[in-house]
Amino acid sequence: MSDPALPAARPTVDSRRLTAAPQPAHQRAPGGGADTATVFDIANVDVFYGSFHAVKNVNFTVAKNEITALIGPSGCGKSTLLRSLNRMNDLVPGARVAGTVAYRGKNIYDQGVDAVEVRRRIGMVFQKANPFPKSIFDNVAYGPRIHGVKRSELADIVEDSLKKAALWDEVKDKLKQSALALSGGQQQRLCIARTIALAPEVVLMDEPCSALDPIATARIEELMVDLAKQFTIVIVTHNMQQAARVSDKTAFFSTEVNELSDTRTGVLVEFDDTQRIFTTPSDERTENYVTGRFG
Ligand SMILES: Nc1ncnc2c1ncn2[C@@H]1O[C@H](COP(=O)(O)OP(=O)(O)OP(=O)(O)O)[C@@H](O)[C@H]1O
Repeated sequence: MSDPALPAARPTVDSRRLTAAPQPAHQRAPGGGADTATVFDIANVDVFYGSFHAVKNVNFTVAKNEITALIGPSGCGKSTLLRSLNRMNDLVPGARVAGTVAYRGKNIYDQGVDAVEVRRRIGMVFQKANPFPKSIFDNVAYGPRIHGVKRSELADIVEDSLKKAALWDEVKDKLKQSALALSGGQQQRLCIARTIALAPEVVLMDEPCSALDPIATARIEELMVDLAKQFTIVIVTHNMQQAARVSDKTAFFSTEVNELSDTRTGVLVEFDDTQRIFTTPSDERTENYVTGRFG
């Protein structure tokens, strides 16, 4: 199912297995050997919920095969901005996005762009693992099935996606068992497999580790670094160490008080290489946040 209003989907790339110790993103060779083409160009983006101005005038770009982290104090609009990157905010009553979210040069909010196709190209993994009450196989096959993929191709897609999500070895003998019997960390990797089964180019992750223990978190972090060889990742995280460990670029958001309405609007304070944000940020607000003096 392709949308003529969107540029052609990327070709599928072969799966690569997880390596035991991932190289932190900022230590990988520049661009990781991949081209650094711009995937998103986010320009003058504002997001409103009814009359509430949640996020103001956001501008930054997301490069292919990089991990971009969105950090900042609670309520600064990280999740709101993330949801605006694949039109997930369309599903929130009263939400409105202004400005341009150009994906591969095309504004995803232009008339005629199919939001369902946008969400297939730009998948999303949520804070809390949300497997369907179905078998492991059917969870991963769900998306391809509803997109009309032939029955004969499903088993290969399920295996490939579970391998990419570093879950195959743990579940290959129990694909017919309920996904709800998996551990929290396994369920989150299953949700990642379910997302990548649709061969997206981008995976958005909204605090994917916040409900997991440190071991399961480390596993997902390894996985993210591995997945970035094939996918472009944007992650919201409360965990600054996580942003520092896995991401190439970091966007730091904060809030400004609107005197008249006594509400707070999220603003992008600084966007730069992750290493720079955590060592020599250019804005005092960023420095205060990353050194723990605020937030
Ligand atoms: N569905 C909604 N309707 C109305 N206001 C909303 C909605 N979702 C979020 N908001 C408001 O928008 C602002 C930004 O919220 P958002 O959840 O994007 O921030 P965040 O930085 O991701 O926060 P957290 O780190 O606590 O998850 C907050 O003031 C929040 O109350």
